[in-house]
Amino acid sequence: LPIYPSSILSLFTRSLSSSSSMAPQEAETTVAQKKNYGSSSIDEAPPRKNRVTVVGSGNWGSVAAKLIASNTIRLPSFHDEVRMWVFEETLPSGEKLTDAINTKNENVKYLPGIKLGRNVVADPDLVNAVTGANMLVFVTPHQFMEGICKRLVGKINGDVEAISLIKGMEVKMEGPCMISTLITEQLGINCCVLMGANIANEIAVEKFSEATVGYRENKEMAEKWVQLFSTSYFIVTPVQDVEGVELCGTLKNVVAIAAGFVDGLDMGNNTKAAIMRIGLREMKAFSKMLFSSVKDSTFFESCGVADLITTCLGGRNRKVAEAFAKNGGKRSFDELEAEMLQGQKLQGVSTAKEVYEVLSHRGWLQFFPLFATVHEICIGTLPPSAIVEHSERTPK
Ligand SMILES: NC(=O)c1ccc[n+]([C@@H]2O[C@H](COP(=O)([O-])OP(=O)(O)OC[C@H]3O[C@@H](n4cnc5c(N)ncnc54)[C@H](O)[C@@H]3O)[C@@H](O)[C@H]2O)c1
Ligand SMILES: O=P(O)(O)OC[C@H](O)CO
Repeated sequence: LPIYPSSILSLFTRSLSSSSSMAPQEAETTVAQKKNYGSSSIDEAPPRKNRVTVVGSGNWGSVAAKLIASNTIRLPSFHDEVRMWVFEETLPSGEKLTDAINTKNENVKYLPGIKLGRNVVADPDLVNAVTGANMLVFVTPHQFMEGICKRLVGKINGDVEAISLIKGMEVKMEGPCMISTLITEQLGINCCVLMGANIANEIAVEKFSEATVGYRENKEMAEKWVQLFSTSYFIVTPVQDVEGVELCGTLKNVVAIAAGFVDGLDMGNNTKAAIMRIGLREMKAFSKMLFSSVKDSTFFESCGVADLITTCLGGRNRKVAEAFAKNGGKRSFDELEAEMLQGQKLQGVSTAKEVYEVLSHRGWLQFFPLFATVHEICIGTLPPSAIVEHSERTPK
């Protein structure tokens, strides 16, 4: 039989799910069957059900809540309800965003037109939203996480498990601090990460994609996260390399800014491919220089090369950087972000600054010309055209 284009992904999905220890969504089983506890004996205490809270409700945060809610409703080990913490704001209509989400079952500002699932409950009170949850999904722009963690100190039990979907890092006096580490250090809880080639608006309409869960030691917990996120159109693979996965997700945003400059200057596909290749090489070198445990194979997972490709083709960092270059660097990223993204936040510009701080502090600037050049263009020290003039000087 001929293989039709539409068959390709389903074949791929089947082969992936059969080789993985965790099957994606079992579509033919009804929710009622899934939620049936009738088979357990009367003297056995029913296992404690997991309660999930999503901390964040932006573009990706809302899609994450939708994915999770589609699974908690069918999996017996989870409470149906998924709480979603909302950084409250008032819409132009005068309505509170939280009320609009709960009334319309839709994040009208950050993910309009997509139903989240009736079991998603928006809550503007951060502490209330996390109370009682034993699985926390952190998904906010990275610059807000330090403040969020501070508000949660002392409010979370040590047996709570967390996962971070946040692409970014903090730079402290002691050096770089990944967001998963920030969560672990501030809240005293374990934290896995989920990263991948995941443009939120595409996953919102259930287009096939993949993601990577990075974990430290607890494979069982990683499998629980995989189960919580996996659907027939969202294939999640666990990898024992939390730093590698998180650094891929973080650093690709800097390369995306470079790709946007190339697009803004109409330099063409070959140049963009060259920038992506140099960027990938710097991502790998930087990750390994920071953490010798980072595995080469991680760069071939969805969180690595696949995310780099999607972000350099269709991400928000790329888009705003393109506009920046088209304007000859005369309009600031802040101004363009506010105008073009309507409240959504870029991660690449601040990450480039954070990476630059690490590079200068450690004396590594000469090894990372692309990363350094992106930051210098963002702050106006160099023109956008410097992206090729300077980045090509990467030492071998
Ligand atoms: N959007 C995507 O396609 C996508 C995909 C994968 C990963 N990510 C990553 O997920 C993370 C979250 O991205 P997103 O797309 O959900 O967010 P977003 O870009 O839509 O950002 C807007 C969110 O930030 C919140 N916010 C604004 N000011 C705040 C404040 N002071 N304190 C706390 N929150 C505030 C807003 O309420 C809103 O929920 C980022 O690290 C991003 O890189 C995004
Ligand atoms: O839109 P961006 O540039 O924030 O990228 C979105 C995702 O990280 C792509 O996986």
